[in-house]
Amino acid sequence: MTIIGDCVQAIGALLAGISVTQALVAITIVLVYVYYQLTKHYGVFEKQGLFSIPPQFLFGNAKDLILQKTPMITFFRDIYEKFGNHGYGIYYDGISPTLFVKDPELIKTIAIKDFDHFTDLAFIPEQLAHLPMNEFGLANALGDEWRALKSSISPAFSLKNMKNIATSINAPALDLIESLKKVPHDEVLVEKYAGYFAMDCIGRIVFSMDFQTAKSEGNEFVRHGDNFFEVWRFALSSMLPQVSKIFNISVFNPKSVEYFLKLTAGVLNGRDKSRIQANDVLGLMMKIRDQNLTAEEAGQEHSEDDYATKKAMASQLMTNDMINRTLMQFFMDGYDTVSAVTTMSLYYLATNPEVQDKAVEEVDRIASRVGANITGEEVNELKYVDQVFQETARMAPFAFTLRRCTKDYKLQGTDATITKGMNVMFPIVALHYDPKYFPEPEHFDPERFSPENRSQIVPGSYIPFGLGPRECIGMKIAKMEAKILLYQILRNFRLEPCAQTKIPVQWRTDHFNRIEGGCYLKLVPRY
Ligand code: HEM
Repeated sequence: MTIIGDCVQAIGALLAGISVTQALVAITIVLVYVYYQLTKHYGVFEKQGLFSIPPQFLFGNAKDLILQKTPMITFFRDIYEKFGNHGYGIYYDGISPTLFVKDPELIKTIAIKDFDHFTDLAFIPEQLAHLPMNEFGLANALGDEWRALKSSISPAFSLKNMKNIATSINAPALDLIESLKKVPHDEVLVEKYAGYFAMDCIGRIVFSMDFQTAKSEGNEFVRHGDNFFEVWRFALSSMLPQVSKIFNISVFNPKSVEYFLKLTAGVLNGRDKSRIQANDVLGLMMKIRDQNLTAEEAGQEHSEDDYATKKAMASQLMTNDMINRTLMQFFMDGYDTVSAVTTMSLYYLATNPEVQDKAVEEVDRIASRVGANITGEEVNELKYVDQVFQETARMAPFAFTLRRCTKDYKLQGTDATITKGMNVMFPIVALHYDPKYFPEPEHFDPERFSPENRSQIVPGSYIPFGLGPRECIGMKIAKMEAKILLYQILRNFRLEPCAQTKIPVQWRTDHFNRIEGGCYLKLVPRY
């Protein structure tokens, strides 16, 4: 029974045929009960010796985030600061105590060594996870269901299976260049174009389709993609999941969800009818469903015979509904993220001309051999561009990742036990800006990721894609997309700040890692 459900029942029962005084007493009892429920977790872990920032009623420590007064990136950096030298402690996400982990060693322990206690991602609260409106593929799957699903679908995300992925990504990058050549170059809203590119990549990689987003300067796909995430939905569902449940408020914008589910179902249906076989993500998932994926494609070392049982199990999981919901993951997790990180890499290149010079040198060297036709092999040669990507992912990552404790966990060296159901937060962005791990953190410096310096990065302190078995499944795809886009843009344009470029960055308060007022740059044609 939820707190609000309890209250409604109690009020109904108490008010039936009683005097005013009795009603007032009843209402007081209910209010006290509500207050108790809303505050009962405050102070519990402090008694077990954990540090916390004193919470405010209802908001906990998250008031400025919930009221969208502070950008998410700044907000979590501030909280991290307030923890001082404490390697971990309690952050109150509304009324819920969340273990906030600063210590990279503990992050590794939780994400890898003791993963068994923290198997679930917690972006969607447990009580909302199985509502149809919130139920999607891998990221939202829980416990054993997640384990089975992960091993079944991983082959569909492997670059080895998507043999021509670089070509699939290069086509939208070239479309984008053609669009950019046509627009006035003095003030280009680059995030709009990065979004077109990210959407067209999904079309090619997942469905082998040309969504024509860049060619047509936007379409329904990007409109819905841009509307997926609304900070208030996230904040409400994590702060008061009961309210989200009662009022049927989904974590993601339901119109966008419905739109993309319809789209994926339609394409799957069409493929089934026409019996088309393709080497894209959808094609690989259909192979898993139909038990046609070979042991080698599934990354199995076993013989075909030994692999048969596993293949049958994977096929059982890979229903048409699961295929649709997993493909949704591309729109949900692979659109905004890629669009944001590529936008920000263009921003940092424009505002750091010496870095841009070095990246251009590398790009020109490769371009003198292959021109526009870059393949996977050349992408591997883009070492410095890769460093630019990594440094961008340091400075403009998703602010945090959230795990759920799935088995009580005794926190070593303390009297505290993290109880089943409690959330654990890794403040990704704050770690990335901690001068202890990244000296002069505001300085954009791809040299941090050079072969000589890379080994100095403290494991667990740089986690733009998360860590351990729950690490981002789309990481390699995202990197490939970003590097190919940078290659084509740098071949064709010199990036420069323009009058509307915000220096230094000012983050939006209603989004995760986007610039207030939009990211505008000047694109000077190179030829
Ligand atoms: C620059 C782009 C991206 C960034 C920064 C990013 C970041 C992340 C992060 C931080 C997590 C949580 C990992 C953890 O807690 O350990 C995650 C999980 C995930 N990401 Fe990404 N992501 C990106 C692109 C993509 C793409 C292109 C896809 C394609 C489908 C994708 C699909 C997923 C999925 C399915 C999960 C959940 C994995 C699981 O539950 O096992 N992401 N991502």
